[in-house]
Amino acid sequence: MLLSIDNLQVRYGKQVALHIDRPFVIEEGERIGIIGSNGAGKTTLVKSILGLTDYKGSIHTELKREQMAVHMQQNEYVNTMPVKVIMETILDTSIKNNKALQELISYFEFEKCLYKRFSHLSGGQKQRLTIIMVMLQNAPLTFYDEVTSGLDFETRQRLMEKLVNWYKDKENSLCIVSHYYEELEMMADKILLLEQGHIVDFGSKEELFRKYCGRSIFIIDNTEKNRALVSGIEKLEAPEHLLALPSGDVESEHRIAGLLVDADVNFKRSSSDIEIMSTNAKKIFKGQRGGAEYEN
Ligand SMILES: Nc1ncnc2c1ncn2[C@@H]1O[C@H](COP(=O)(O)OP(=O)(O)OP(=O)(O)O)[C@@H](O)[C@H]1O
Repeated sequence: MLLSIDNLQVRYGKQVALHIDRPFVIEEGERIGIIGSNGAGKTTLVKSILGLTDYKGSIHTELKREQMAVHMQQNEYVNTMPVKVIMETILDTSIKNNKALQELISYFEFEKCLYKRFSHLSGGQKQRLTIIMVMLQNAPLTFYDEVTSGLDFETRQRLMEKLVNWYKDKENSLCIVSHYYEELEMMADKILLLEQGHIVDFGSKEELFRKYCGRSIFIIDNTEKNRALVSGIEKLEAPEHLLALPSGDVESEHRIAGLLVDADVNFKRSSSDIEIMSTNAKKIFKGQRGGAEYEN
């Protein structure tokens, strides 16, 4: 076990921003995706673990603070300095003599950026600068908080592929906070789902999908024609423009697929959709707590 939280409460004034009242454990080598709506407490959780905010309760870990690395949402550096100087000063090293740093710079194709000023870097290049510095720490536990926010689709995609490949054969534990479900499908093994400061659920992606969606789901457009076609079939909560049809076994999968094929309806079958899984998990959680708003 790398880190465990038994009971944790973070308050900002009167507001309880985070109340973890069930065990949350990070094991060695795990890749945990942390999801939840805006204000759910994701960053607050990361900050508590890193000791960057006051909390009540217990966080047990054998790791020292310097064995945890973090990439926070916002990264600001001195605007007027060349990036090379920023990097070497913060890391207290010289690129010339640091093989691991050279490897990272080349892996992220960052050579040309070294001689630019920070303010002249693009959003994606700024993110790569911080990622390189975070990765150089090679920490047993690393946090990435919204590492691709603000980037366009292609830049996000390329950055995620780089991150996934870098960590593929490595043992570092990762906690990845993201609003992009496809990123977590690529990077995370487990999902921690937070809502209004509480844990909705925590488990492997497969386990949570089975629990809230069944064996698989068929996703089709929410059109009048499609609604009529599947009117007698069970549906899960889904984004407004979609209909999600769950199936619990192979027979029902064949039945639904047959119906859709016969009616010439385009569909996507998924057994890993994190967005629909989390939407349904949140709905059940809120129902158990007696409504959308609950006391912290
Ligand atoms: N320094 C602070 N002072 C006061 N309230 C804060 C502070 N930091 C966070 N909060 C509040 O605590 C709650 C949780 O915030 P947090 O940043 O952890 O959410 P989040 O899940 O990371 O959200 P987002 O997805 O928008 O980044 C929010 O209601 C937020 O307004």
